[in-house]
Amino acid sequence: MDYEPPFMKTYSDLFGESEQVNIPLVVDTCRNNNDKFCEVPLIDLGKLNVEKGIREAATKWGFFQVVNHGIPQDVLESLMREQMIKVFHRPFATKCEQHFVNNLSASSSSGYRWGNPSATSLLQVSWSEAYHVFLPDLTSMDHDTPLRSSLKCFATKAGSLAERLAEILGEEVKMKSGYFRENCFPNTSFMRLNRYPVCPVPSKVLGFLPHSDSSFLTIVYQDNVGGLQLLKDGKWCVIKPNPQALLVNVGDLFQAASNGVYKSIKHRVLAAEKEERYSVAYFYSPSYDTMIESHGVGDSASLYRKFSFREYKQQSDKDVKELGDKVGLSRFLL
Ligand SMILES: O=C(O)CCC(=O)C(=O)O
Ligand SMILES: [Fe+2]
Repeated sequence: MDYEPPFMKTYSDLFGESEQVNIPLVVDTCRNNNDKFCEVPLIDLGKLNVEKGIREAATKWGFFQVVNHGIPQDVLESLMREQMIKVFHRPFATKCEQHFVNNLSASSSSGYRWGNPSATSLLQVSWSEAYHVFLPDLTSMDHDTPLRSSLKCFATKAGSLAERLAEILGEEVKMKSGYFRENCFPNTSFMRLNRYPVCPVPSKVLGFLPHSDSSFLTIVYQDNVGGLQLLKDGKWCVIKPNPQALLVNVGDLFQAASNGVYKSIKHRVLAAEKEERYSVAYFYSPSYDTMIESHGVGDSASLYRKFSFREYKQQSDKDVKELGDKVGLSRFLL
């Protein structure tokens, strides 16, 4: 298939080495085992008095699912379909040449990635490809295509949902009312379209390496294939796909702004075993100048020093480049 990135060819040397090395990935666990699914809290946003449940989930889990979330099911389904056909099932050469569905300037922060260009061991390989979309770039896409309209609709509705949830969470940790409305705008957030091609060696590599998100909140829609895992009490557990629900997770900025009350949890994705997998993530983020402050409440001192989102991004990008991984919030501890 001419749309497949050359994973096998590129990483074959690393497979050679792996025969001698026992790879310490726990990819064997939980793939099809119902008992190992974790019960991520499910919140019905159509009901009254949901605030307590949302705050508890963000505190104990860092992850929750929402139904009656306001994004029509046909928008989600059409986005998944368009993403497959119009974005990822284009020839590999076209995907590499064009930053997005029509050529974007090189200065744009949107872009295409597959695998990990610098991987020197199987532990560093992500068996996936992704488009990172900086939302202002949507306006330069071809007009009136179903893909553009599903992306725009998803982005707009995910933005309002994120703002609503963020205000509920922010109030509890004494953030200024209106903070999110004043700092997070439709053109400061990101989206990522992810595709996980079927992997011939799914127990040896991951689909997406363990990471936390740098956003305030992330909203994810995943198809029915499954494989997203979160780290809970030191163990990786699978989040069972629910086609009616959106997943919400706390990102690093909210962990800092809540002084560690809400948790930005590490998550990863198993490589796809039998069927390719798709997901779309919306990263609710502020403008680069926004200051993130962590206030201790009562006896507890502030955990993190004050920093701007620009500083956080620059530090993370630098660490990814130099160390292969984002160090994240621990750099900003007091
Ligand atoms: O594919 C998924 O379900 C999650 C992807 C993810 O964690 C991300 O894009 O940051
Ligand atoms: Fe993520």
